[in-house]
Amino acid sequence: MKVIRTLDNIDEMRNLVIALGNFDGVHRGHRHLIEGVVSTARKINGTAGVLTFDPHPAKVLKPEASPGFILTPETKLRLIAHLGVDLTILVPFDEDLARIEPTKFIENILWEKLRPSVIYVGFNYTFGKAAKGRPELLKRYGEKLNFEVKIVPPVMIGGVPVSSTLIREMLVKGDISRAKDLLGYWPILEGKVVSGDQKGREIGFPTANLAMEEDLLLPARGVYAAWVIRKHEIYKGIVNIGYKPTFGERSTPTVEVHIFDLDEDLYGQSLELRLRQRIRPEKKFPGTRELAQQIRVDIETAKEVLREVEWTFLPVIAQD
Ligand SMILES: Cc1cc2nc3c(=O)[nH]c(=O)nc-3n(C[C@H](O)[C@H](O)[C@H](O)COP(=O)(O)O)c2cc1C
Ligand SMILES: Nc1ncnc2c1ncn2[C@@H]1O[C@H](COP(=O)(O)OP(=O)(O)OP(=O)(O)O)[C@@H](O)[C@H]1O
Repeated sequence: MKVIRTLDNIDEMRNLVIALGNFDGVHRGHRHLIEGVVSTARKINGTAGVLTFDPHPAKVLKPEASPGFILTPETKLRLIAHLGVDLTILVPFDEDLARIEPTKFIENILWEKLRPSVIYVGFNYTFGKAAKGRPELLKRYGEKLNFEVKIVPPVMIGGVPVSSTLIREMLVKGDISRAKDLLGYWPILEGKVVSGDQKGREIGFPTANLAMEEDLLLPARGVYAAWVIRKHEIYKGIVNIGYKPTFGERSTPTVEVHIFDLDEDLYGQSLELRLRQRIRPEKKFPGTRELAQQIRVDIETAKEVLREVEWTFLPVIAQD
């Protein structure tokens, strides 16, 4: 998949079919929309495209209320590429762009720069100043300018439309199973291994501490059973997300994983965690011995949870 960060000098594209949106999570609703784009593009021998903004508009418009994202930008692109998209355009988003009137967005950006044949948007897509632009406006312009607009009805799961917002709520609650139903894959946490306080070995359970991108959403504090992907290999492990209150509560949360049956120096390596189930909340224990005892029980629980072979998620793998 080609990724470009500008709308200028885009090569003449034949029959561009393009989806518009943020696509944080590349969840089931997003995938349905993008699959429509890819299959239409194939039918008309055209280019399957995705147009999204970078940074995410929420980060520019309300940085203080920015929600924490489900995926890193790189993983979002990997998942989009996996669907067979030919081209993703990351439009640099700034306050000027946020002020553009919806009609100008259509005329000056979509039409002038891209000349699409077909535009796909979801039922709830909004665009332009104050998010006033709605799919119906696009449709009216399409009739005038001669491009087709497909408005995709919501993909519903459990009686509600799938959305990035709802998935974030589930992750914050630690409801991994529901988040997985909405995403269509077990939630991903990824980062490079950095050094911790070196207490893990002392307790008897060495852990790899992951440096996470700042903007990412952390699921509820607690202990999770997880698959761990490292250099195309899959392991099982147990993850703690939290502040380690037993050792004097830290000011920032950490994500650490004890990988079963692996004893290696992992510093500097990239790990991808696939959270499978939250086992318990993080707690303050009276001391190291009590914590170690609990971790032994947690490991048994995690092994039981991960016993099944099924681990449905998109076949994406950590890149080093
Ligand atoms: C499965 C697991 C469960 C954990 N649960 C807790 C907990 O409930 N409370 C706590 O204070 N720390 C908990 N920890 C974190 C340990 O305190 C931490 O691994 C230890 O301090 C080592 O940290 P370090 O790698 O920075 O040296 C847990 C760690 C693991 C691997
Ligand atoms: N459940 C869904 N079914 C079909 N299309 C969807 C669904 N959810 C979002 N879309 C569409 O996918 C595109 C990208 O969605 P976008 O990321 O902007 O919204 P979202 O997933 O609803 O996130 P948020 O909760 O942050 O609004 C948009 O065109 C949107 O309308």
